[in-house]
Amino acid sequence: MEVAKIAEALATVTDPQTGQDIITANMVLHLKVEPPNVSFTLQLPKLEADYKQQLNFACQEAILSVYPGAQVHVHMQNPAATPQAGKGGGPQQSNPLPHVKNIIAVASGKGGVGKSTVAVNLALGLQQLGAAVGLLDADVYGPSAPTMLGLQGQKPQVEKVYGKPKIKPLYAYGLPVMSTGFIIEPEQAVVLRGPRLAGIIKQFVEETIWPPLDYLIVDLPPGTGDVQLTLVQVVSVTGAVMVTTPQEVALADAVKAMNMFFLESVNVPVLGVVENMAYFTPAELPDNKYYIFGKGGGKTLAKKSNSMLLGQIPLVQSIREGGDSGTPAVLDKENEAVREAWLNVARNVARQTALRNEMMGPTARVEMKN
Ligand SMILES: Nc1ncnc2c1ncn2[C@@H]1O[C@H](COP(=O)(O)OP(=O)(O)OP(=O)(O)O)[C@@H](O)[C@H]1O
Repeated sequence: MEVAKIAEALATVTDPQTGQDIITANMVLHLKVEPPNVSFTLQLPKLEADYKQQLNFACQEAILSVYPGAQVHVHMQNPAATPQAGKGGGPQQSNPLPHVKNIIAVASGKGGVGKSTVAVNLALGLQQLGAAVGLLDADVYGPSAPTMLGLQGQKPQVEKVYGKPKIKPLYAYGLPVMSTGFIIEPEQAVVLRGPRLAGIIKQFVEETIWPPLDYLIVDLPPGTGDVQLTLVQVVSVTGAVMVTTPQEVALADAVKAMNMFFLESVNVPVLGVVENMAYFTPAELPDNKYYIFGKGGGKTLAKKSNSMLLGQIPLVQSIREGGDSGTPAVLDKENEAVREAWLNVARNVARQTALRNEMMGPTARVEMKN
């Protein structure tokens, strides 16, 4: 019996959660071959009976196809259910996205401040810095990612993995994207009641075949509501990025939205604030800054949340045009100043996330109440 042959056989087994084979996903540990016995530990993101059974069966079948006389012993283990998972993870909480290192929620107090623009440019900015990034547009009432990324009218495919339907994300500029806009019309979303909406968001998070990611950026609807509450129940949100415009009115709403993350039961750290439309710069006078909406909103919000101002983004025509045409401004090499403003935000988010992870354990998911 050869270890390499057994590993090769196990590489044909796909994890239904990620769509990746279990060898590439580093799920197989302590592989031991003492003929006729083959034993190993399989690290699983969850310990649900049918999921365990499917994988156990697939592993047995794969090994028996090369060594029909083998006695296969699979020990299943969930790393998130061990104490090493960190103080926040808690011993009982399983992690539905173990291959996603950081989940960053992008939030705002009210609509129209540029939250989706920030989510899209932040995702692509982090990708430009070399990270593996995905985007989940959970703004059910006004999904913008399809238009901003040139994916409008496209539908993600559903693929059966071990008999269970899974959604394949669409790709734009190498970025895996899922948007509620691919599946439901905003008019339909408005009439959805809490539990149904929660079910949809849960499905989007758990049943999408996300590849291994450093960051999953989640574009939330404005304000506080069922989508926000569902997200913090379904996954461990690493941190929130608040988006505001400089004026006072936007600020009051932003504080309300931010306070939801600070609730003792939710407890998601705020990584910082992006001040969008901070100043106006005419295309013909790129060095001039006009503070038409006032000044300082971003800084004030950052102070209130004990976090930092992650960046100030100017109000410029090219950002809107980029959003409308499906070519986000962070990719526009013709407009270096704007591109650099977005990359600066991405750098600061990466830095604040790393700092947060150094100082704190994973955020505990909010327990669902029946
Ligand atoms: N800095 C900017 N300069 C110019 N236009 C911008 C800027 N930021 C956003 N916009 C434009 O403003 C409009 C609203 O932006 P966006 O959809 O990102 O806001 P939002 O906060 O996500 O709104 P909602 O939650 O209601 O969808 C879009 O047309 C977008 O292109």
